[in-house]
Amino acid sequence: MPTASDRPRRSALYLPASNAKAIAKARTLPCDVVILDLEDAVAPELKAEARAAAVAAVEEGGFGHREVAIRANGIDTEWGADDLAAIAGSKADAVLVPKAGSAQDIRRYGEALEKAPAAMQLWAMIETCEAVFNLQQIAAMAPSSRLSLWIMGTNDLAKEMRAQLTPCRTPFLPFLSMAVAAARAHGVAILDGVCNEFRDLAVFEAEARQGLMFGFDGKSLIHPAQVDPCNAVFSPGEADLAWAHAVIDAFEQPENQGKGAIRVDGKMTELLHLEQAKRLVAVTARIAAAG
Ligand SMILES: CC(C)(COP(=O)(O)OP(=O)(O)OC[C@H]1O[C@@H](n2cnc3c(N)ncnc32)[C@H](O)[C@@H]1OP(=O)(O)O)[C@@H](O)C(=O)NCCC(=O)NCCSC(=O)C[C@H](O)C(=O)O
Ligand SMILES: [Mg+2]
Repeated sequence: MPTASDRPRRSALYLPASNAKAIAKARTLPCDVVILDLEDAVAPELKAEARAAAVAAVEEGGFGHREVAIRANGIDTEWGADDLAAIAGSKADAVLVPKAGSAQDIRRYGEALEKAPAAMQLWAMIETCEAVFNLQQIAAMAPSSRLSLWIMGTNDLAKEMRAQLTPCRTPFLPFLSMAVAAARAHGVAILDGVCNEFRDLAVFEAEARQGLMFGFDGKSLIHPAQVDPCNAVFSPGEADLAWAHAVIDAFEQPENQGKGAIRVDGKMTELLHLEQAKRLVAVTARIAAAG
């Protein structure tokens, strides 16, 4: 069984926890993560009902290999404290908190989850201008808290910045890149934001490929149609695996023992590439094991 930190998270599907049909459907979809949303996808008058439905859904189970997170309303909203108390007492794998802006926010969420099971992870949305300037301090909370994963919230970032969320995502590229670097520096997993164009899978796939290029572990999704293309983009392909095996085989050859740099398929290949190759093979095995 993979540990929390090395589980495949290619595809993380949000759904409003107030939507019973969507919850039932999520149990049948090949996504790696299900996020039962209590925040922006749920109207104020349905918040209490959605909270109860999310807790009941994780109690009932049926999500198989999928990790299940519940996204709470912000701690300072009128629903935040009740959401966090309910999630802390639930069987969710993780609580996802919106609009985390600082290390202090992570501390406050950690205190609110004090009574939660030790295995419950804290996942945070990176989706405010404040967070962009505090990436390093937020990620640095990981070793001393439950924090283990970030999800980019490009809709909220666009709103705060008054930027346009177009398919090329030009205004956000510096932050996406910095967020990946900050997450990697502190061992935090990181997922890309959602693509709102759920009917246009060509736009979706291009955005997912951009996220892969930036180094994200996977992407957050809003519609079942996005799951298969997302898994395909974030799974190592045949050419990647062929390269990985060629590198591993080459370093195992007697003439390459003790060497730090060799030639594989006409390219300089170093021990760091061997590490990348081994990781790729391991990721593929974990995806296969997750079923
Ligand atoms: C986006 C939607 C509102 C579209 O809904 P609709 O037009 O009704 O979709 P379909 O008719 O195509 O649905 C077909 C069937 O699939 C089920 N379905 C739809 N969406 C989901 C889902 N997310 N998970 C599971 N199942 C889903 C429908 O029930 C239909 O089933 P059936 O009738 O049996 O065939 C809708 O897709 C939706 O609500 N999506 C999720 C929205 C959401 O959760 N938003 C919040 C998270 S995104 C966010 O906040 C990002 C971040 O914070 C930021 O700032 O960027
Ligand atoms: Mg948001």
